[in-house]
Amino acid sequence: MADDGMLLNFELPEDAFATKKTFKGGNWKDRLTARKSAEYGREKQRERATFGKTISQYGDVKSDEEELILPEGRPSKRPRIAETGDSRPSIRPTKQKSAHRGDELPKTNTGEVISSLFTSNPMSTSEPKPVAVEDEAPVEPSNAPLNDELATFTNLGLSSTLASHLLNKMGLKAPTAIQRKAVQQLCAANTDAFIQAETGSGKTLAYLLPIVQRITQLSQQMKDAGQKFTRESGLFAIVLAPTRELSKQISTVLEGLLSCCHWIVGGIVIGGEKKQSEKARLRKGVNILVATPGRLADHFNNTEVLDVSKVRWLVLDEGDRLVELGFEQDIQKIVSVLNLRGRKAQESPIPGLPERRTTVLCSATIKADVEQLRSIALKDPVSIAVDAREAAEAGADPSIEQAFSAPAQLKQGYAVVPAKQRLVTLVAALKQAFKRKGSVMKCIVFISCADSVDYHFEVLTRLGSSKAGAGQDNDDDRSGVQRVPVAKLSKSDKIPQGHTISDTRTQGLATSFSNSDDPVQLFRLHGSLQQATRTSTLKAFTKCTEPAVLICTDVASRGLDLPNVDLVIEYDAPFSKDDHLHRVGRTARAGKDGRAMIFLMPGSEEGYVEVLKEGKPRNLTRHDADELLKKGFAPATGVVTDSSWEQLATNWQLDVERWAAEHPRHLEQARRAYQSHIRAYATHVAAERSIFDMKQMHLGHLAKAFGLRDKPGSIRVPGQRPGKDAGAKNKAVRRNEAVRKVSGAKRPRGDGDMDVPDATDEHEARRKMHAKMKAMSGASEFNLG
Ligand SMILES: Nc1ncnc2c1ncn2[C@@H]1O[C@H](COP(=O)(O)OP(=O)(O)OP(=O)(O)O)[C@@H](O)[C@H]1O
Repeated sequence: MADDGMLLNFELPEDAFATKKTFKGGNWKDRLTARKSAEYGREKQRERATFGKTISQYGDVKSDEEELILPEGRPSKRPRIAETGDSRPSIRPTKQKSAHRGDELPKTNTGEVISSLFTSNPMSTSEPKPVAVEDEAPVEPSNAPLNDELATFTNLGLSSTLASHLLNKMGLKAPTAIQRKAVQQLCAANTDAFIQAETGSGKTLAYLLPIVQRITQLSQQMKDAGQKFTRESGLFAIVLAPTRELSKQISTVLEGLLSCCHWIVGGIVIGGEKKQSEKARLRKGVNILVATPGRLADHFNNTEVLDVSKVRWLVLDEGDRLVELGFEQDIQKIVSVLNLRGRKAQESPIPGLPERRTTVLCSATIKADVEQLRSIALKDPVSIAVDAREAAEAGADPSIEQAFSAPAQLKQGYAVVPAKQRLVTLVAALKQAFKRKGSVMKCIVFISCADSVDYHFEVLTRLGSSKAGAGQDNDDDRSGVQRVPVAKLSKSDKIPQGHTISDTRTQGLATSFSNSDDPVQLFRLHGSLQQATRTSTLKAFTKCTEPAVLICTDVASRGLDLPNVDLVIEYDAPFSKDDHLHRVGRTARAGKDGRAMIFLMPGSEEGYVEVLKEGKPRNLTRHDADELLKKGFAPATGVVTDSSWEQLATNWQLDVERWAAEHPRHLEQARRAYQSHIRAYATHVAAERSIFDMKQMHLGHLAKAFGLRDKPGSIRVPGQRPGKDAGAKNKAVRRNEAVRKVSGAKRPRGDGDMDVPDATDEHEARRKMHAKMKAMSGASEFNLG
């Protein structure tokens, strides 16, 4: 029988489980426990019936007697009750099933659960209307170049060569606000500084321009003194950044600048290539070096030719990220080596070489927690801050935690999407975004972990299930783009622990929301990919002339300047609000427009709206899943009825579920993604754990968003250990076992089998995840030097 033709949503009559059962057999303890359990079960059922909850997760009810054995009544994971004006709880009516709607979905003959997308979804707890009226008046961009006539690079004190190079070769007419402040300050004084400004406000040039200007002056002074400035004259500046990608980007901007003063040589050491070739480059001599901290500290130990005695500028880009990733030790080491060896330079001074070193800390989000870094690396720093709305109010004191905001022109929104509908709503949002040609050119979708990125890449580039009349794998190239084929695995193949399905295919046609006539390219990126793959993927995404979507982890959230990104979707919420600002800051850069939308589940996650508001967004629009699904799945022609878009959305979801179920490789990948997602979910910062609360998570519904029909209890969630509450759970299991013993009934399905991490497990999972992330940050996720 087809797996999607049976009814599943039963409305229970209030007295459905009222029949009293006499227990026989076993000893008195078993009988007593069985009776208590049955009473407990009846009570729970009464509660459910009262609240109108369907029992879709429990499968089909056979008889009162059999159904005396109910799953242990775990409280519903999220509130299903909304407060009404008359102070009585109002219940969202369960959608009625109807023959035409495809949402009355049964169990398969293997006992898997196929629940409907449109029933049993928790209700939103917040106002179903925009929290802020969208400001129709055009908003002045807050990170754009200045448009006042006097704001020119020449007026800032840059040489005419450099200023005309910026204008004519780099197409930059005027400085941004942070560039004006930083260039004026750092060209005139040798004091340490904090540079704080919104994402996309041009901070890279804000610190590079004064360094290049000062070194150009130095070269002139040497020339005047009859000395020749060469690459061997000395290393004068070091820029440290937390990731290889960011280091490369900074190095590219530097190369662009230095092409107008070719006698100054830049270099980069970031690991990922043989240390010998890096050493050879250092031996030849560089004047400005971009590096990751780990790799530079390594060269300090092992590369004798590296003379740092003349270093007079040290920049710590994304300073707060360097702290988060635990780089204090490397930085401390670098700073003390610079201090020690810097004294040597005074013996052989270069004309014009400043006596003291200037250290600059730079980020869009610098807070009190960089105090540590400040004490290691900075002395009496001045603050160079531009945050149009907040910095002034806060007095721009970096020791005060400031509420930094996203660019003013960025249109922000949030989508309230029930767990079950997450995947299909993501597809609807992407379909909608790329529907009108040219409205969105590039989009970035942030996902919490690498396994989930890999899985979603496969889902969104798949050719459909065999029932949909297509092949199982999307290894053939319908899109005409160059792709490395995935190694064919047999049905019995298992993915080795810790390996992703394919480390090579990172680009494909997004078959889920485009076609070869109107293609959208899909890319994936995360820290577990080989460095060469990461680099080429970013390059391909950047250069892609067709509309494109990058699905990635936070590896792409900091500092990366990817052109033409119009839309950022935070499919999984960020791990902290700073991460949110950096993620959404990949769009609306340098005065351009941009949109961002975050997915939140109804219930406690809606509390995140208050966190979003702290960033004082000019626009914060609410979207609901139904609205997005309707827009995304509305048939191209004909009248749009409930049934048409719901049917299409349901069909899409069912196809993913079949596709996942049909092939062991896909199933394995889906389960792995689901597990990793849960582990990542447990690692939100302490302040936000009541919002992203594992205990409120409906694991069964979440599994559906991964195309899984498994009962959550049968998907092992890593990081779980029997703890105190698990003991209580075991007691419940024992109680049910006792019931079964006397009644001979089968093991129930449903919520009772759901494996929700208890407090102890959650703590353990979080601890492990943090440890893992820290370890990863030094190696795979960020591939630091
Ligand atoms: N004066 C300018 N005029 C026009 N565009 C500029 C100017 N300065 C920088 N840009 C452009 O702005 C974009 C953002 O610059 P940059 O990456 O330095 O921003 P950022 O402030 O470091 O952002 P983030 O905080 O995300 O790292 C780049 O594409 C850059 O070329």
